[in-house]
Amino acid sequence: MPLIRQCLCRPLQYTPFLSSSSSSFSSTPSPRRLGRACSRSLSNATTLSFLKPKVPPPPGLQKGGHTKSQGWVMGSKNLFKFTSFEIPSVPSSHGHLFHIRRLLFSVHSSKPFSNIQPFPLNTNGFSSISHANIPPPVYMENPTENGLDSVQLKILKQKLEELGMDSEICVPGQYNHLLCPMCNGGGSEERSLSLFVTNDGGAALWMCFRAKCGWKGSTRAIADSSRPSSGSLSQLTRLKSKREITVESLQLEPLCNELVAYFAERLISWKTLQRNAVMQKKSGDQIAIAFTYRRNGKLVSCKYRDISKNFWQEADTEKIFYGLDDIKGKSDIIIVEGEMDKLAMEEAGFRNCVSVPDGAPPSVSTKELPPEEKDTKYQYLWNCKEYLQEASRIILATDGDQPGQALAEELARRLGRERCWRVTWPKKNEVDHFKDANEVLMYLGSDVLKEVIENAELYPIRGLFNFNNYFDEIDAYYHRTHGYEFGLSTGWRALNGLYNVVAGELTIVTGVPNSGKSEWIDALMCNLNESFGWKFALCSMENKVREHARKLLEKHVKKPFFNASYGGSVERMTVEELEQGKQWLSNTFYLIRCENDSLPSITWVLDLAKAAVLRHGVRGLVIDPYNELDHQRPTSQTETEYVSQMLTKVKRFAQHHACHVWFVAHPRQLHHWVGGPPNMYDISGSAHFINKCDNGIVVHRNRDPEAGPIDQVQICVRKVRNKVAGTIGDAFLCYNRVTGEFMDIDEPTGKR
Ligand SMILES: Nc1ncnc2c1ncn2[C@@H]1O[C@H](COP(=O)(O)OP(=O)(O)OP(=O)(O)O)[C@@H](O)[C@H]1O
Repeated sequence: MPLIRQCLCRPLQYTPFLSSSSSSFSSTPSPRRLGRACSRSLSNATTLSFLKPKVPPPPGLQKGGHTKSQGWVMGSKNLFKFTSFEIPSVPSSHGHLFHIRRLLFSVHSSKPFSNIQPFPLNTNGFSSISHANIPPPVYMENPTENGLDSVQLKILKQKLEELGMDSEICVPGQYNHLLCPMCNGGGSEERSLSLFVTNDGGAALWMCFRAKCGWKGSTRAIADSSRPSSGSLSQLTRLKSKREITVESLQLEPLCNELVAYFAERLISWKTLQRNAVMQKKSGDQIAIAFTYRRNGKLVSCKYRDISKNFWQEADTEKIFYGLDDIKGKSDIIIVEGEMDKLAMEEAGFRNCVSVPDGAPPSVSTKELPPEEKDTKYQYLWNCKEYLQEASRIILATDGDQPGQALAEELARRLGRERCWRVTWPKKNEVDHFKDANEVLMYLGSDVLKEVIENAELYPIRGLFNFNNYFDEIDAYYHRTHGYEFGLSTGWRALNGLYNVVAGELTIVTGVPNSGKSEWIDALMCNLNESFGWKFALCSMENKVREHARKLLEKHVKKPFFNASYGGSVERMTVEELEQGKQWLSNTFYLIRCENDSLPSITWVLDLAKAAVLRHGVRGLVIDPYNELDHQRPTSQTETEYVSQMLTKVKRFAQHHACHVWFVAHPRQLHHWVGGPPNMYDISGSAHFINKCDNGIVVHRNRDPEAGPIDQVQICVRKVRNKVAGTIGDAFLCYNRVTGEFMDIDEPTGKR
């Protein structure tokens, strides 16, 4: 049995064909379960009765249109009376005729590369095989026989072999159809690679017409050959002129009854078929659906579809949208991915719909948009641009799969995202969605399809959002689903109302030298680790590793590291405690250190912090202090501009990785300092420190016994951007010099 050219209808012999379940009309699942689309099982289709369309028989089909034994007469010329298009009464052959034999030739032809009968590509997507059926190209001369040409051809063939093509079956001067070395022809192993070799064997170009592959390229036998070749690549493109076609010249016919029934199965009514001038093309007992592409009613191109969903198109015709006349002057238009979807839209009441002629690309191109004349894949858009110019709302109702979404993106790039909308196809089950308009029509009906279009949403524009994009997040925030919406407690009651730690925020900590900034941040990290298991990346340039370890361990073990005067009578931590503490250190902190003498740049620090977030799940980053970073800046940049830019980077990092950043910055030299806490605006470098941070804290301690207890530490919360997390105010903590711990003042004396 010929593969793809199994007839859609065989006028007098369809019973054997239709009774074969594998070749039934039902290439898509029957929707009969839902009781809307068809009332009969296709597997019952051994008699013609099932083929009766659910729509009433066309007016032209009278009772007498039945054969005596088998029901409707097939392919009657009088089936349809199109009002707007001329239908020939007797198909005739003309000069440009698209030879039906070629159209329906089997892929298993024993002479697939003949100039006379090139077989059509058996595409399984929407790819055009525009040149597959064309007569020998007009620009060809007889292949030259001279030596140079044969040498060229030899070299060329070698190059093609290297690319994985079977060059043995390449004949110069014509299109050859091979197995594509990239996709191997997909599941059906079709010969989807169309390879053209110039007459002189000097060059070749190829393209795989499987939509999912689309591999294309060209090569020359001699790379820099300046010798003009007959049938060269440039000629090839130039000489592709558009053909004039008519219904007669293509020998199109009104749809036969079986095809009307086939459409009825898909809930496409005869009325819709008639209005869209859907026809058929017959060759012997083989028939394909012919979708006529028209502009102002005039036939411009024609696309064919066979039972196995193979598509092919008239060669050398202009690429335009299917249904183009339906969007003329319309401000709202719908673009779909296939002719069936265009027809389905009409059933849902939308005539202002067109289908792309070529289906979808496998993925979105990463390249810049090519200029109009080079945008070959989307030529139809440019050919129809005057129809699209007026549209203020373009609904992209392409398929829900990856190529469909890639097509939507490619269209939106060209049409302007701001006037594009997109649809969400309804769910089929827990996991899958319906794929396209025709599926929705078949399974859920026209009302649901209408709803889908009415509920189209604005096509997303990168960087432009609506709050509704964030409703889930807002709901979670409202319900405090995560539990840290108010920020995490620092562990000190005195600070609970003032400062809580929110993931993704930036806290600038300042204070005069020796005020205890680093000590307080260390104590805060210990608390956050103890209460919430947070881990941290530390970029503490001033600290020696061993000293920093000592300070952290003292806070963790709550014992001095040494037996030294600062510990008073308190015993140092034991070796076991040290061992346990070391384990804790390695599980909790990740050190960012510049191992040579150079100063680290902020970008370097943030890159490593990112690695620590991704690799170890750290939730906090400490950069202590700012002035130990490398701050080289271009001469044209002021310090203020530099600080602003640097803090932007830090904030982006914090937000993007939901990591809290504590950034220690020193105040500038205070000339008439009288011992009070400095101001955030006193930070050396720029007012941007206070302007850009989420939280601003000044750590201060009293050094005058006359003025109050000298172990008291003042935590001045000078800025809190997020009122949910705190407010401006001062908290007083008590510093334990022995262990480096900070405690609430009213903590029981024993603990202090
Ligand atoms: N309230 C306090 N009472 C007594 N000593 C304190 C107090 N706070 C911190 N110290 C001590 O002061 C010294 C410096 O502390 P720390 O390094 O935290 O200060 P800093 O503000 O970060 O200093 P710098 O700005 O110089 O880096 C440490 O030896 C620490 O033990």
